[in-house]
Amino acid sequence: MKLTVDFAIVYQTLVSECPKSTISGIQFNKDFGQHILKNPLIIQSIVDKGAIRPTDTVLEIGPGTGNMTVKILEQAKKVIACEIDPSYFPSLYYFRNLCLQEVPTDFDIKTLIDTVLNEINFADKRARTMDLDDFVLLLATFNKHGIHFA
Ligand SMILES: C[S@@+](CC[C@H](N)C(=O)[O-])C[C@H]1O[C@@H](n2cnc3c(N)ncnc32)[C@H](O)[C@@H]1O
Repeated sequence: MKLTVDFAIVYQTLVSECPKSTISGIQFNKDFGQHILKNPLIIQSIVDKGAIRPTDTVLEIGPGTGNMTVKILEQAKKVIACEIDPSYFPSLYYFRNLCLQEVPTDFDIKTLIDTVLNEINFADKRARTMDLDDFVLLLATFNKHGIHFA
């Protein structure tokens, strides 16, 4: 079963906060371990070692300017890249055409699941089986809170 969390109710688009003029002059922040791979052959060899399949969704931590992200995208179905430093967002958006979404710093999956279970009074229930009505109610409540199962 696949679980996806929909940030639609809590994220905001960052595009308006990413003027194109801020692309140039990025300073490397050593606190975030920043350096950028420039040699395309090295980038390609790293990506190839991942043996990515066309059906894969890849989680990339720290895309920086997105130079590796676009290479991963050539092989994967989808890339979800998490970048902590906003100074890279303009590059990711304007140069790489990537869609930006903000994950709220206070996002907490455990609290969200507790909220769902408490809302329908399932928090204290323990069962090996569940009747169809309860199952549909549970799924619908997860969906309402932006958590989807497929
Ligand atoms: C060494 S750079 C690699 C950049 C790019 N992937 C490349 O190969 O050229 C590390 C990247 O990870 C980001 N980073 C560091 N800590 C992070 C964190 N906790 N979450 C997300 N990104 C992070 C940095 O801002 C930086 O963009």
